[in-house]
Amino acid sequence: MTVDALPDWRAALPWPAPDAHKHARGRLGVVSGRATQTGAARLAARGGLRIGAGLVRILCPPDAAAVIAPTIEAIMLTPFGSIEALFEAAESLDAVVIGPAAGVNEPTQGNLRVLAETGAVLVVDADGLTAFEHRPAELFELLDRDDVLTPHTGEFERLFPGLLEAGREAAAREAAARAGAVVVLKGPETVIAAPDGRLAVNDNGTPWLATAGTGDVLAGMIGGLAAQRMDSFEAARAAVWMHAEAARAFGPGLIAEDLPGRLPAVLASLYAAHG
Ligand SMILES: NC(=O)C1=CN([C@@H]2O[C@H](COP(=O)(O)OP(=O)(O)OC[C@H]3O[C@@H](n4cnc5c(N)ncnc54)[C@H](O)[C@@H]3O)[C@@H](O)[C@H]2O)[C@@H](O)CC1
Ligand SMILES: Nc1ncnc2c1ncn2[C@@H]1O[C@H](COP(=O)(O)OP(=O)(O)O)[C@@H](O)[C@H]1O
Repeated sequence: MTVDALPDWRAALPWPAPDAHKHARGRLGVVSGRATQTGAARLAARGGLRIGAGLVRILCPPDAAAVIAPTIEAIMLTPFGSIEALFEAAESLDAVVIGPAAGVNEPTQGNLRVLAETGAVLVVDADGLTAFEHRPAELFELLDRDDVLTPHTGEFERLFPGLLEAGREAAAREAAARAGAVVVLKGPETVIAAPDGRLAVNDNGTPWLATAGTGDVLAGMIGGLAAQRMDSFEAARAAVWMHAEAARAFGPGLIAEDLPGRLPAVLASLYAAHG
């Protein structure tokens, strides 16, 4: 990879200042599902930590805590038994990922509503999107312009029925306008659209990413950059590119668990070019 070949969001990447401390580098939360559905949140949390968030905390239903606790080290854990407790745990966070294996149900809707009342940037993925399949307007009214939706094609169709007939770029642009948030339409050529009309198509995708859980890692990476106060559209572009670059470097046999460990090499090449 040469400096000339590096994409133009690189100037906006967050690097730690000399006087950085973990809180200053950004605090990311990831909402976990119930005890039998915790892996997706752990993948997202690890992606967020590797991409540079100074502190990552999994927020989980009480029954999941005993499952998650033995599987994490640097990642922190806060169980919540009510939406009030979730608000309290999330109000000091800079960004929160909600959706990976969260459950397609009313608690996920309620959790999203309360997270929208915090100042955190929201990254809404997977079940956080599907939970609003029949009521997308209710999701959109919760969102700020720096929040990010990360649907795959199936999830996009649930929130924006028929829109893909316009083509993926036009569909993503219209979706971002309707949602009033950044939309990351995932696929072989992921399209990233902002509500102000900015649009980018990622060009380094690889089919090695077509394996369960890679989208969860991506949501965590976007959240990790947003927690470091990178503009959400640029954070999404950067994360999508780095995610694919990490997958390309690994190649055959890739599983989602491998992605976070490949990020340091991708970050190092970008850091070297940063000078
Ligand atoms: N390690 C884990 O714990 C993992 C948990 N996951 C979670 O598992 C739950 C169910 O995931 P599923 O993948 O079954 O749910 P999906 O909503 O992704 O899939 C349900 C249906 O949607 C359609 N679909 C899926 N991906 C599509 C695509 N790219 N393009 C077009 N249509 C598509 C297919 O018809 C599929 O049968 C979610 O909560 C998800 O977050 C997954 O993220 C995988 C990893
Ligand atoms: N054929 C492909 N080429 C390039 N990237 C792909 C391909 N298939 C899937 N991906 C990428 O893999 C990720 C899959 O995410 P997602 O569908 O949400 O999976 P999961 O829910 O299992 O995490 C997305 O980033 C998507 O862009």
